[in-house]
Amino acid sequence: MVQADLQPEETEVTDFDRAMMQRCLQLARRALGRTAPNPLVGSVIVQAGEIVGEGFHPGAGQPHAEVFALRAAGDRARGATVYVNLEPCNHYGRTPPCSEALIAAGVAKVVVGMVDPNPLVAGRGIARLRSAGIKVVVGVEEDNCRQLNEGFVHRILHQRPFGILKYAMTLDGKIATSSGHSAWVSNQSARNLVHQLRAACDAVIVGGNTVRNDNPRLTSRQAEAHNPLRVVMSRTLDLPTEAYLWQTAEFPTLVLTEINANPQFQQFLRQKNVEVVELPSLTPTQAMANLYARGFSAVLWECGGRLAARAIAEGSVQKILAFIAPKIIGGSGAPSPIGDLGLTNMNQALALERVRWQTIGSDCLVEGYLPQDSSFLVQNSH
Ligand SMILES: Nc1nc(O)c(N)c(N[C@@H]2O[C@H](COP(=O)(O)O)[C@@H](O)[C@H]2O)n1
Ligand SMILES: [Zn+2]
Repeated sequence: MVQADLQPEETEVTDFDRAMMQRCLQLARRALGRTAPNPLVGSVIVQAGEIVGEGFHPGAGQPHAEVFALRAAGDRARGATVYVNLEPCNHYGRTPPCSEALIAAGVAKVVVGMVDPNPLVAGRGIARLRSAGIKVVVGVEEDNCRQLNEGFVHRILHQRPFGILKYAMTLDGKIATSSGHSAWVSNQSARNLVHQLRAACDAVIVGGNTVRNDNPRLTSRQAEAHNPLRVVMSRTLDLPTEAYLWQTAEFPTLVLTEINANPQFQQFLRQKNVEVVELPSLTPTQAMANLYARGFSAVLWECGGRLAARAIAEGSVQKILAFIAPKIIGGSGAPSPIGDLGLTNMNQALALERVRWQTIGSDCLVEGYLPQDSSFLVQNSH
């Protein structure tokens, strides 16, 4: 790929362009949680200032967003401008290249949100369109485009799913009382947001303690919304037989454990249609490798502090969402959201990047990304 091909052409990006790219993102979100390992993509076709076709990618194996938009536009695509939040592909994957479909349709201009990091594409789609005389503008609403597909981008670049750690804590940093009672730290609006977050993820992971203490459902609670694969990591399989997770077989559940752990309980789970996988060693890294092999891009960690600390230490968490409720529990026995990371010096504290916060009712939601280089933590975690 010649770098010059990715340089923006001299052109002014208008408010209309940005609005059309926002529309692409809105269309793309219709398939939230359903496209992995593929990205979320929407496309809009505009002729003489009027939208003549729209489309989104519904899931892997199905046509890409651009193809649906071209189908909707028909002949009106000739001479039109196509908006798409991800560079059009230029390869034969499960579907043929969109670059050729756009060229064949005779479009005049393509406005792209971001370059596709997939090494099979990586600028080749843009170069192919330009070589056919189509004007290409790259990078409109780029930050929003990147955020929508941060799971896909991480999966492609790191061969691991993108890990999001979510927790709700009190103002004094507790996730439950000393007796383990946690219902509820955060308010209803915050919990609704968590349900939406689950709908956007491919899997949600908890540990055995969360199953024992909270008896969670881990579903997205909205009609028509996607539900993530519910994953329990438990070394001992010392889990309650009456847990909701095994009583709601319509939502798939995977239990990850170690070889030969509690064969009786394994049999019970399999009778309940719960998938059980025995791993040689049950670590966040191994869990994420298993989920990567299933084609997953975005994984939500909703676990307790000990597992959260291990997941962070092993690089299985990239983003943190902390709901902070204006409540106080007090005491040293109440658990906190992240266990021991082995840090002894304040200089070692993990400083989140790209931090944002908002209020959700009376709670505060702080979001940020962990620094990429956390390799010293891996040594500390053993
Ligand atoms: N621009 C664009 N629009 C879409 O709707 C897409 N799904 C993609 N995906 C890119 O192509 C790869 C998948 O190809 P197949 O679905 O297997 O043919 C995916 O990895 C992205 O790079 N791009
Ligand atoms: Zn394509």
